[in-house]
Amino acid sequence: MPPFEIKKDIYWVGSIDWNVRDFHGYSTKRGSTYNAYLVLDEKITLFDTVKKPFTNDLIHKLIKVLGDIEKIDYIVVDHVEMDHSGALPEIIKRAKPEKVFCSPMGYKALKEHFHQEDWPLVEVKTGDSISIGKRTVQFIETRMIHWPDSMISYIPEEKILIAQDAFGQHYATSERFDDEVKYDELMQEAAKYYANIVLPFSPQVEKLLKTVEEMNLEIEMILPDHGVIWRSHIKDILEAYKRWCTYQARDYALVVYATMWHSTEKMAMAIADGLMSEGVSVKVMNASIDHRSDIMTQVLEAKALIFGSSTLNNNMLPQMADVLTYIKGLRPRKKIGVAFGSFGWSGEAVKHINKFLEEMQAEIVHPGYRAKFVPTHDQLKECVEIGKNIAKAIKEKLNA
Ligand SMILES: Cc1cc2nc3c(=O)[nH]c(=O)nc-3n(C[C@H](O)[C@H](O)[C@H](O)COP(=O)(O)O)c2cc1C
Repeated sequence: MPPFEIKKDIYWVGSIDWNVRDFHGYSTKRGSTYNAYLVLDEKITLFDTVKKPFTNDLIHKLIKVLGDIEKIDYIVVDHVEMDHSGALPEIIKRAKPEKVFCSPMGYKALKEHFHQEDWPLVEVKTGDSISIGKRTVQFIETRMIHWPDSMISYIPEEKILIAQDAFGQHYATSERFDDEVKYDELMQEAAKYYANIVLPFSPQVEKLLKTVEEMNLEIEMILPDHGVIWRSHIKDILEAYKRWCTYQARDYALVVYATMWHSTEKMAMAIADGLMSEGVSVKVMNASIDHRSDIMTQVLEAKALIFGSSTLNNNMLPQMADVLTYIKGLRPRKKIGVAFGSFGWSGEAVKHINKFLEEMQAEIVHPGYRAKFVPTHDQLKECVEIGKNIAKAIKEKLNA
């Protein structure tokens, strides 16, 4: 795709990665984009770059807009992660910029990644701004959203917020704006991105949203580093972020299980039946089939997490341990939790799952249900009852 003029003299010069399917363990079924933005002003300024294999693509786009890459005066590094900085060494070599702006943590991280002592790095902090001619760039550090170095850049004259990874989506499309793609698909990818990347930093997101509100920033466009640009659905994505960062849930339960001979699966289905019979929506996922990042997307707005595994060698099944390790690291909060599983003789899986639920600070509303080998009719009836009781707890505690 050629460079794309977003607004007069402001270009998207990023790359579309149609083929990426695994982004450090996140299943990017719809590919991704690495967005870089070029602003033509007295000081020609490039915001972020692209992943290293796309360096030539960026160079071609810059040449197309500028004729000569050396015309770039400033580079702003909003986020040091390699998908946005991989092309930086080559661009700095060719552009010979006067200054490369980054946060104080970015200053350290750039050195720790590229080990270059002669780059013209300039640290900027929250509240600092620079003039690039007719336009100003204001910086706001966004530490741990989602890296220590992360910051966002605001151009008041254009009412544009360059948001690095915040509000991003792993979503490869030929379209560049939110109103040009399918709304449901877009919000699904934005939710998946939040669940899998941003969720652990929800307290910081809450603070940032408050700061942005207090600063009364007028925002006509949000330019993230992945996916499409927000211009028509800004209110929707801000409201979604507000919901997600405060762990608001829906009356909906997620059952995730792992099984060898289908006993735990039978229990999972019976618990789901109990939930459904009380009018609560349920999603049942199998840890051997569903990707951990898709499971995580369902965790985001679930009020109850119901995890099941049979016991294998005194532990839960490894595919369940994988999923739970991943979920725990993303720090979901304010959930109801229940563990269950079949076993043969010692039955430790439920105890281990409960430990994960405790670490997620879940409210455990049942001590955990075990059935020896193949569950009997009565045991499955008990599972249905457990499902019904979880449904009642969901209704009681939903966003209480
Ligand atoms: C290789 C293997 C190891 C097992 N290890 C244990 C164990 O350590 N403790 C236990 O209680 N059951 C153990 N079991 C028994 C299973 O937990 C039991 O068969 C259970 O009903 C399987 O449920 P599932 O069909 O949901 O996988 C083991 C089974 C297999 C095949």
